[in-house]
Amino acid sequence: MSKQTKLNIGLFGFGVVGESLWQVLQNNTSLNAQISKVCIKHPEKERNAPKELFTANPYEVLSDDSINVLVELIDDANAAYDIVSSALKSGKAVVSANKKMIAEHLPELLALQKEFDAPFLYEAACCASIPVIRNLEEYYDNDLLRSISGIVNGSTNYILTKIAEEGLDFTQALKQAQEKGFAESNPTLDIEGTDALNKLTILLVHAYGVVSHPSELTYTGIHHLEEHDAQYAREKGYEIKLVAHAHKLDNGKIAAFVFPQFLQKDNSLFHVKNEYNGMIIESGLADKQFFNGKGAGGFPTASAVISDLSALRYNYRYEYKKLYNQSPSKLTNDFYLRIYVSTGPDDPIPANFFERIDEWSGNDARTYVVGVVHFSKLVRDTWWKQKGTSVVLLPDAFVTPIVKTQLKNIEELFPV
Ligand SMILES: NC(=O)C1=CN([C@@H]2O[C@H](COP(=O)(O)OP(=O)(O)OC[C@H]3O[C@@H](n4cnc5c(N)ncnc54)[C@H](OP(=O)(O)O)[C@@H]3O)[C@@H](O)[C@H]2O)C=CC1
Ligand SMILES: N[C@@H](CC=O)C(=O)O
Repeated sequence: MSKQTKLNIGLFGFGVVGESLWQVLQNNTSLNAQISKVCIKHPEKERNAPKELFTANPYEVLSDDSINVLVELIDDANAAYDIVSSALKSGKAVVSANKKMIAEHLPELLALQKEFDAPFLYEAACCASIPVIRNLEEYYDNDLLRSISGIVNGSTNYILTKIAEEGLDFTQALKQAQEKGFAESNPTLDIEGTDALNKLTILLVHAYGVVSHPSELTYTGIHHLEEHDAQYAREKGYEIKLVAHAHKLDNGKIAAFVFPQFLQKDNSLFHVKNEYNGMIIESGLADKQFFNGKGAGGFPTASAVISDLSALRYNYRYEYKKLYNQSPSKLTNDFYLRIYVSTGPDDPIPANFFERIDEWSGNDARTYVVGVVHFSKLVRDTWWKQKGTSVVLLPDAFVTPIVKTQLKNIEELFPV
């Protein structure tokens, strides 16, 4: 695409993000871009844009040869995959924000980009306004990338902030996140951690060349956190945040997961509030770098879409350097984490779950244990995912190697 070519955009979706994009482009002349058709699902809805712009027939957009860029901003991952793959096959450039669709179809989308040589950009899909994908792809190319850890979901961060700072209950805080356009149309994706997991899946390919499916990664959200967990955090001076991690271990393999985590003041993520996201990128030569910005909402997300549209002008596309030009890393479950587990009286922690126990407390209503667990046990077991049980990472979660001589046995602590 030449710098002079007008971007003639076919837009799918006119919700929180789609409408924001439309509004921004109404007042932007420097991009030389216009939205010429918008495909939506419910033609009967009132829209804040001229009626003739809209269609409910996707083929009106997909088969229009004058449309050279397709922007996909819908909330249905299956339909989005059909739309995006069809557009790539016809050689259109595609911009998307749909992390669920991208994470669930990474191998197919990589293959389509190769076969049809069409650009596919999706900066808005991870951390909305923070340019994290392009930085991982370009800047951290030949540096030793040790880890990425971040708050990548704005809604859960908003909910946790409102509960901790304004005393809102979970339902009220979630309702606000929905009203402000931060939450997914199915908000269980946010609160159960799936949205963060989808983003981590995407980040893994740009950070380490790991092509995975979200179902391969272990995660949980904030839905099982209880007042006892918040109280533990307050007593220790911690904040609880939902954090996605990908760490390169000494053997070169990658530990990747999403869990709530207790954070101390000295961690930059501690200070990330409301719908903001934060990402710490740690590299061998530069040490820690911190990115902070709005991670949800119409205009912050539209800003990343605009940046992708602008990048199409200079023929930018992801090269997937770590995957194609370097040796891609592999995932591993062979490492230890220091975690806090809190359970009710009817849900005992299985014997031998912990390798080492550092702290515990129990009464008739609740027991919590802080200790070291081999990650493979979290992957294999499902008991900790039930309602009434919460698992939270400690601030310095990675523990290697484990000192076996300090082991305490859980049966000694809680004799039956
Ligand atoms: N909101 C945010 O902060 C962020 C959202 N995203 C992602 O951006 C995308 C859009 O999110 P958001 O704007 O919040 O979602 P909304 O729920 O606000 O809007 C969804 C839009 O998609 C349309 N739609 C649904 N299915 C179809 C279909 N099959 N064909 C055509 N249109 C369809 C709906 O049409 P209709 O209006 O007729 O119902 C609606 O206009 C999602 O993938 C989301 O994960 C990414 C980053 C941040
Ligand atoms: N629902 C998502 C929207 C942005 O990706 C979030 O809350 O982060």
